Amino acid sequence: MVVLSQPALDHFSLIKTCTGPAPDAASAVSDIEIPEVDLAAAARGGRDDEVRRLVRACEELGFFKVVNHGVGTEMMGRVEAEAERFFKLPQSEKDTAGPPNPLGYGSKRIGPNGDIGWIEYLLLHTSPDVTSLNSLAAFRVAPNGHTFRTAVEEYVKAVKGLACEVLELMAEGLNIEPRDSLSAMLRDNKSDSLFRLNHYPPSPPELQLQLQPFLGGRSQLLGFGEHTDPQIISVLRSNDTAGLQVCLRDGTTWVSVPPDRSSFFINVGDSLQVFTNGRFRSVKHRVFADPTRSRVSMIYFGGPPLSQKIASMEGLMEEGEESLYKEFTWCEYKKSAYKSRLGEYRLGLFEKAVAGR
Ligand SMILES: C=C1C[C@]23C[C@@]1(O)CC[C@H]2[C@@]12CC[C@H](O)[C@@](C)(C(=O)O1)[C@H]2[C@@H]3C(=O)O
Ligand SMILES: O=C(O)CCC(=O)C(=O)O
Ligand SMILES: [Fe+2]
Repeated sequence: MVVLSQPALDHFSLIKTCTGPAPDAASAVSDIEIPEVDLAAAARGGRDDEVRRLVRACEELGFFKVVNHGVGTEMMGRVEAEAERFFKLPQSEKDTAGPPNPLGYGSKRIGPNGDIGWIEYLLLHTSPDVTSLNSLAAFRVAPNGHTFRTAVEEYVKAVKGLACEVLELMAEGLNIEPRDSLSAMLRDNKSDSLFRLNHYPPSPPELQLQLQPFLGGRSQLLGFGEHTDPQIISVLRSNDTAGLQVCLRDGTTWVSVPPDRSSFFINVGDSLQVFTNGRFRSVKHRVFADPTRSRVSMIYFGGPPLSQKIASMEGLMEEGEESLYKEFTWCEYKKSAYKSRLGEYRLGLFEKAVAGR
């Protein structure tokens, strides 16, 4: 008989939690096409069509794909390659860049409130004011620390530019003046934006076998449980391993997102839902790990400065329309988010009580 040591047992009970929700009739997986916005077409003269497509995608799904974006694929590849080298390091070396507080290296535990996933990650702040990007232990232990750091800095600069371009198209579609009202929050030196590198390792067959009774007929472990992103906008790019799913507005139908390493995927975040008084919806999403291939994803979370008031924007309110949300700052929302579990509907605490709703 094999007797497992206490650390091995702790490890096993931790990953047992990554089996995620059992598939049931109430949560169907559908095959709809992910909406696409073509930035080159928008620049060439098809701007109105692309803006209309983008607004519809944000209203109906809160998620879309951006193609022909002009960000170099080599630059994307460099970050991916260096991240892979970091994640291949021995566990003891990676652990010196953790535990996350919330920044740094983390493994299996997501956030401070007991959420677990089949994942390891690096979470960094992007602001030069917050020294983490420059001094983060990860870059010291990484085999190619300097190259890794430079690649991340270049990439973050490029995706921040992309996020701002997309936010300006949104402002145009919603008739918000000035057009940079949203993007200025990301461009602000005090912008509270994050960059995250996620690695979902393949699950070894012996683990798969042991977990069979807990998988409820599914063959995949839950990498990142369902949640919405609290910021304004998230720009996601992954390698060619599938796993990301987004939820339709009905709240129960999930759609698998075919991976595309040369494109970006945009999530509407909770703060953008509030800025648009609920017209754009922050999208619920989750990730299942592939049993045989590793998934590496990189996400830029564009957030406002901590002191920024998060409230419906004047320009887009119809006459007589009331704000659905109480007034709060990003700092207040962020604090509240970090007290919540991953899957909670965090905006609920900030909604105004309206009769009949
Ligand atoms: C469980 C949690 C992890 C998270 C902070 C939270 O308490 C709730 C929001 C989570 C989330 C989701 C989007 C991003 O990945 C993230 C960095 C963020 O800003 O909010 C994570 C937080 C985290 O992993 O620290
Ligand atoms: O890794 C992914 O594909 C998505 C991860 C995610 O949703 C997050 O980090 O907030
Ligand atoms: Fe997310």
